[in-house]
Amino acid sequence: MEIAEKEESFLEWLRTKGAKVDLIEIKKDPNGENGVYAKKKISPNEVTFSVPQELVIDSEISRALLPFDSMGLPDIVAQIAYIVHLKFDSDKITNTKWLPYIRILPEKFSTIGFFTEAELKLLKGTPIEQSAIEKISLVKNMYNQLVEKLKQTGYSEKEYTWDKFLWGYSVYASRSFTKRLLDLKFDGPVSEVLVPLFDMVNHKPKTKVTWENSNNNLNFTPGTEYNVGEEIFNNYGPKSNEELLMGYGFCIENNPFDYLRVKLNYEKDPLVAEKKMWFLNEKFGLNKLDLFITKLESFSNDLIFKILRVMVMNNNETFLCHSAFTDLDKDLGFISYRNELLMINTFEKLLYNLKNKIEAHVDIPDHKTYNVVNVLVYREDSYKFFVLQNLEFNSLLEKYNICEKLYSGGVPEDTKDFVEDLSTQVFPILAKEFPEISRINGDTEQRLLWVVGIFDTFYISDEEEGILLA
Ligand SMILES: C[S@@+](CC[C@H](N)C(=O)[O-])C[C@H]1O[C@@H](n2cnc3c(N)ncnc32)[C@H](O)[C@@H]1O
Repeated sequence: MEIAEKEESFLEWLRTKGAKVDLIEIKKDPNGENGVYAKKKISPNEVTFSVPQELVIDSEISRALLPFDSMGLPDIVAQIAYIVHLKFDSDKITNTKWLPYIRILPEKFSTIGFFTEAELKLLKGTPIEQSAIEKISLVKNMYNQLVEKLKQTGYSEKEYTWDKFLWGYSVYASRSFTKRLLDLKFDGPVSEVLVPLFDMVNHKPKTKVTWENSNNNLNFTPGTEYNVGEEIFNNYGPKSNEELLMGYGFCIENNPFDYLRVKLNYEKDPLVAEKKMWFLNEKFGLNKLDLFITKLESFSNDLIFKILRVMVMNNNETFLCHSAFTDLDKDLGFISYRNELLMINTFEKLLYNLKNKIEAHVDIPDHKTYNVVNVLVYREDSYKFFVLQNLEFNSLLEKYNICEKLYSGGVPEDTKDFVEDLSTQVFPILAKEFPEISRINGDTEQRLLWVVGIFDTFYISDEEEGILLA
C-alpha cells in the first residue's frame, strides 16, 4: 500500500466511524514525519476534528483483546503487548477495527532505544547519558515480565521479540496520552491511552489548544486561526529538550522550557532519612529523590535553592526548621548564614561539575543522521543555558561575598572595631540584602550577638562539609 493511500484509508476509516475530519488533511514533512494540516480555514476555538471515544485504545481493551491472559502484568506492559499483537499479527486479524490506524503508525522511531552505538556515544557527559541506560534497562525489565508471562500461559514467545516490544514501547512513549487529559472525570490510577488522529499532531511549545470529551466524542480545538495549508499543532506540555529527546526523539532549538538537570548525592548524609521525608512531603512535592531541576527563572526564587538549603542542613538546623516542614504555609527561605553560604558553595560546585561534563569532548560523525542533529542541538542548547545560568549565578554571588567575609573572618579579637565596622559598613548592606536582620530589635551589639550566635550554633564541621557531592 502506498503511503498516500495509507493516509487516505486512515481518514476514510475515521469518517466511517463517525469522526469529523473535513477540515484537515495528513501530510508528510521532509523527514518523513506525518502531521495534520488545515484543508480549510480554521477559526480560533472551532472544533477542528473529533474522534469517537470508541476508537481509543486503553488498558481494559488491550487486556480484553490480548490473545493470552495478562493478569498480573502492569497495564502498560499489557498495552504494549496488545499494540505489538495488532501490528505484527495483523495478517491473522485483518478484521480488527484498528487496522487502518496500525498501518499508519511509524515503522521506526528516533527515540533513544533506536540510537546506534555511535549516536549513543554523543550523549557522553550529558544527564541523558545515564538516563538512557536507565530507560533501556527499564524497558528490558518490562519485556522480561512479558516473557515470563508468556512462558506461564504457554503462548508463543516468537510473536513478541525484543525488537517488536521496543517498537510497541516507542509507540506509547511518543504517542500516548494520559487518560485523565481526555476525560477529566476519570479518577482511576494513572493510565495511558492511544487516540488515533490526536496522536498525529506534532508539537509546538506554548500552542493554545483544548481537548474535550463531549457526547462520546473527543474534540480537538485550537486557540488560534489556521489558514489553508498550515500545519496544526498540539502542545505536549512544557517539555525540555531532554524530555523531548528521551520520550519523543526530537529537540527544539532555543526551547523555552529548557532546563539543566543536576544530580545530588546525599546518600552518605547521616540525616538522609529525614531529608528524604521532607522532599517527599507537599512542600517540595518531589517524586524523585535524586534529580533536581533549575528552570529559567530567577535563581533566588528557584526551587533548587530551597532544596539545597535542606541538603546542606546540619543537625541543629534540621531540628530548628522542623516546623517549616510541617507548616506548609511557611516559606523555606533563609535559614542561617552558615546554611546559606554552604548552599551557595555547593551550588557553585554543581555548576562547575556540570560545565566540565558538558564540555567533554565527543567525536561527531561525518554523516549527520537525524538523531545526531538532535543530540547536537541538545548539547549546544545545554551549554548555552549553562552559560546563561552561570552569569546569573555570578551576579548573585556578589551578594553573598559580604556574608562570606563576615563568616570566614570569625569574631575578631578587637570586638569594638568589629562592632564599629558592622554598624557602619556591614549592616546597611546586609539589611538591604537580608531584611530579616533589620527585624532584630536592639542596638548593634545585640545584632552582633545574634550573628555570632548564629555562626556558633550552626557551626559545621569539616566532616559535614565533605558529605555533599561525594
Ligand atoms: C504524537 S507523534 C506526532 C505524529 C508523528 N509525526 C507521526 O508521523 O505520526 C509524536 C512524534 O512526532 C514527531 N514530532 C512531533 N513534534 C515534532 C516537532 N516539533 N519537531 C520534530 N518532530 C516532531 C516526533 O517524532 C514525535 O515522536
